[in-house]
Amino acid sequence: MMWKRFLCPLCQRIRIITHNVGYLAPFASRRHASSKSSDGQIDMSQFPVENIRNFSIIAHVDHGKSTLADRLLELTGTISQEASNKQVLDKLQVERERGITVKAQTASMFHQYQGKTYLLNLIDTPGHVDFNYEVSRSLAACQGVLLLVDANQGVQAQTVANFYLAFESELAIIPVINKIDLKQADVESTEEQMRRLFDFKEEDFFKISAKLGLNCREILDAVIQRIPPPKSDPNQPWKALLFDSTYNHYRGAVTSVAVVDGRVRQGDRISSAHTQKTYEVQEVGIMSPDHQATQELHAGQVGYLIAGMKSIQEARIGDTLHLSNSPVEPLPGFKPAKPMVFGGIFPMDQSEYRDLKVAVDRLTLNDSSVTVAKDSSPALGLGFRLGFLGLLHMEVFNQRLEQEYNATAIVTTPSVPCKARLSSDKLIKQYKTEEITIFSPAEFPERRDVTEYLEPMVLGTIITPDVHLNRIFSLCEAKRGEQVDFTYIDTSRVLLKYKLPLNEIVVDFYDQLKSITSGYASFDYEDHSYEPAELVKLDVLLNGQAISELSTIVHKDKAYPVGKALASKLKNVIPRQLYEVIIQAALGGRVIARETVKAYKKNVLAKCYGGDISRKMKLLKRQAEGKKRMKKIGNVDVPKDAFISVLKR
Ligand SMILES: Nc1nc2c(ncn2[C@@H]2O[C@H](COP(=O)(O)OP(=O)(O)OP(=O)(O)O)[C@@H](O)[C@H]2O)c(=O)[nH]1
Repeated sequence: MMWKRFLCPLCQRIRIITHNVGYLAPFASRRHASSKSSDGQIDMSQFPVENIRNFSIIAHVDHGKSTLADRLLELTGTISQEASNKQVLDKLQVERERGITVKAQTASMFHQYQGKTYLLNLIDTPGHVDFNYEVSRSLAACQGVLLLVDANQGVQAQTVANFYLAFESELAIIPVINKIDLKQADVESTEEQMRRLFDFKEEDFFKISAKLGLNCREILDAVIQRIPPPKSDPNQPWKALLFDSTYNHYRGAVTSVAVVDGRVRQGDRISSAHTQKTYEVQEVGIMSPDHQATQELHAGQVGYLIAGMKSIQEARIGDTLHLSNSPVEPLPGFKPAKPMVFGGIFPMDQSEYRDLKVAVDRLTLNDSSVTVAKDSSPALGLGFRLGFLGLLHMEVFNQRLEQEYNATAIVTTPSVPCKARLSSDKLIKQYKTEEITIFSPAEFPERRDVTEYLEPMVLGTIITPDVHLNRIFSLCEAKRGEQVDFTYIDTSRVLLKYKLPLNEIVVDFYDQLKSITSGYASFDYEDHSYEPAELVKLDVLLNGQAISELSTIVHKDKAYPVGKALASKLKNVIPRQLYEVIIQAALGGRVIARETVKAYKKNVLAKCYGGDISRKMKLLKRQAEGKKRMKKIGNVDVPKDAFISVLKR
């Protein structure tokens, strides 16, 4: 094990850390000797409200949030400077594999400024639009943000969206231009764009390289100078906002809390304003960046709290916690997330339904933007209908279910919720309303029973160098878009706004936009209500049997190309089987596309003559494992990933 020494900013003593486990446990008691209570924990009472700053780093995807978070944690001695600590706040396996942040993470650090020690709570947020709910929730625990922009790419669509999130929450915003070390960095025009769009002044800017650590120390001072302390009152009864939760197998919900007023400590009896249930606090502490128990959490501080909450219903994000004997006015909480894409999720085998339910419950505790309702399907049995903020969100959720909860599930073809105005008296009576929302193609009413269908629209923002404009115009037209704004944000970059049907952009619009602009355009969207549209249901049949889980709702003008593409994709994902598989796409009973998967008898032991039984067992085992990832629908084995993959390019 390798050790490293450095000067601790809190106690001004030499501290020792290891490369891979952070602080070395046997030496832990030496840390902050001056600031610790008798049991060796950090004494949180030494940080009055005026010495606390709570802030987030917000930016477009890949502009360097997690890298800057690393530098700030290193500069304050919270983590070591070794390679093992790269992007320490991206803790999930899915984040490391995909190289993106999907979950906001909190880290507390200590910084010396003008002779005083400040407690800085940093929240690193995701950049991708599908995880925007994480950003808006994190901002509720902050008084300021660092708005980071990559000097090579300039202002991008999520920069604009995130700026307005912070601006509307009345937070202090510090503009930071990052990656100034890059040869292609255009610091001047990035600054011009930010000044023009967001009205910053020349003296507001920090120009840094988060990768090299250039000018990063100044940011710590600026956080103290420019971001106000929380508006908290230590003399009021304890009240805290529950802004995040994770599930721990042994301890139940580990909640992230922003303490608004008062103080909480281990053993206190607390209550949830939402459920009225009471609990005894088992542990409180800060994330630095891992859990570090403390004796108390005080007004203005951000930390974690464990109180034996067992389920998602108990640890509701946005809830207000208070001392049981001092009821308080609940905090406003959060606007519920608005799911944009729905997908069914089913166990591979019905005997795994309960396990899947537990896994979905625990993961939704950590990802409260997912909505859950029970669902059932003729082919797949009992399952759930989940609402996601986008397709990437749906894929990440599915991957996390597998990686973190060991739950293998089938996710059906994603769909966006359309509406239908009913004309049939029978249906109006059945639904007890004249306008219904259709969450899955199975619920799609016949044309003769409706006066009109409506589809969800979004207002999309595209920022692009102007050389790509013509190709973007063609793409948006092909996606039935309508341009509503066109503004130059500097001499060569344009901000476009388009009204677009959500159904057209949800699957591959972003990939196409990236590909036609060589990655230079960025895209963000917000909800823009519903508009009438001529929609049809495209059925998919396997060997003559309609498979509702594969059917999809499309605009009538798109039915033929989508049907053809669906059939040919399915041909590529359905493996050859003992008999021929006929794939058909049909519109109102009329077949519009057809493909065939030829029969193929795979005897894995065919070439395995004679003797070696262990080799035979191995081959059979491998074949059985392949089958496990298949679902028999009708008489056809369909790979579990077929439902999402047929929609992708
Ligand atoms: N040259 C250079 N590269 C940087 C700098 N800062 C970050 N990067 C690189 O940019 C890439 C993205 O950095 P991240 O820190 O993961 O970006 P992010 O904003 O956290 O990404 P998301 O969370 O996925 O939105 C990584 O390859 C970093 O090494 C910098 O100052 N200079």
